[in-house]
Amino acid sequence: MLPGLLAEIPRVYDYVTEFALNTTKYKLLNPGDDKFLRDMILSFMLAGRDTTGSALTWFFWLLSKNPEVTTKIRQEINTKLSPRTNNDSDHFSSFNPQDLNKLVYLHGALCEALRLYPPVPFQHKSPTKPDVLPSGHRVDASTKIVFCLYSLGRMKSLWGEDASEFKPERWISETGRLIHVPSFKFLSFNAGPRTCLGKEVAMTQMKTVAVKVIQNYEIEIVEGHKIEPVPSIILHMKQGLKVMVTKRCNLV
Ligand code: HEM
Repeated sequence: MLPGLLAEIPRVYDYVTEFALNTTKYKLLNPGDDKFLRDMILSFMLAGRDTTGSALTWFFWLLSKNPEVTTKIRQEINTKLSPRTNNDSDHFSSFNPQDLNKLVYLHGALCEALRLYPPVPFQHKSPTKPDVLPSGHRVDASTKIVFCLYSLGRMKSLWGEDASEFKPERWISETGRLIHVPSFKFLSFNAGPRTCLGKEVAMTQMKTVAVKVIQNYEIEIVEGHKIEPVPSIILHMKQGLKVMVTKRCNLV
């Protein structure tokens, strides 16, 4: 059964191999079992697809409202990313994935989009035993605590008076390095033991898409298109994002 299952889903082969082989970590769950593997694959697909799609949609909308940020990202790509091809018609068709770590400003812009529009806008948790929250509120083991990541990312007491503004610079130090922001402050990927397992994968995927799109296309929002968030499990745009896409001729 296992080889058949793997053949149908080659793109998740590495995760599956990891689970199937790493029996010490998951031995109580029978990791070689097809049902276990199916459930793991499904949760990776559900957790990883809509979240990244939502993040990129808000990111490109924010870029369209802040063209100076797009210009800075283009400059950063041009100076820090070395294309593997010199063929002009195929500019940046391929680049070294390690080089993505050099794109500090792009990283800041993506974090800023995730802060303002967290793809998972709400979460709920329950304590395993009665507890007292930092606010002084007592909670029972049965209490469901719902918290809103959308609001937390916009709190002036946490992010400053300009909390509602899209400022990639917020994430970059004066020396041009990324500022470390604790995950309990920047909660878009959650924090602690149930933190997002795909955080690094998600950032790499989003940077790759951003580089390709920003370098090769101009994106313009269709005039009059209404942008509204849907308060749901995933922070979709109610009417989606309608855009005009133009191929860039002068790739600088
Ligand atoms: C921008 C993209 C993403 C965001 C904002 C995001 C956010 C989150 C959040 C907030 C949670 C915690 C949910 C909770 O505790 O209720 C979570 C969990 C998880 N994420 Fe992501 N995620 C993203 C992309 C991905 C990707 C690409 C993958 C897989 C490749 C992934 C895999 C997972 C898994 C497996 C969990 C469950 C972890 C656990 O409960 O132990 N995520 N994610």
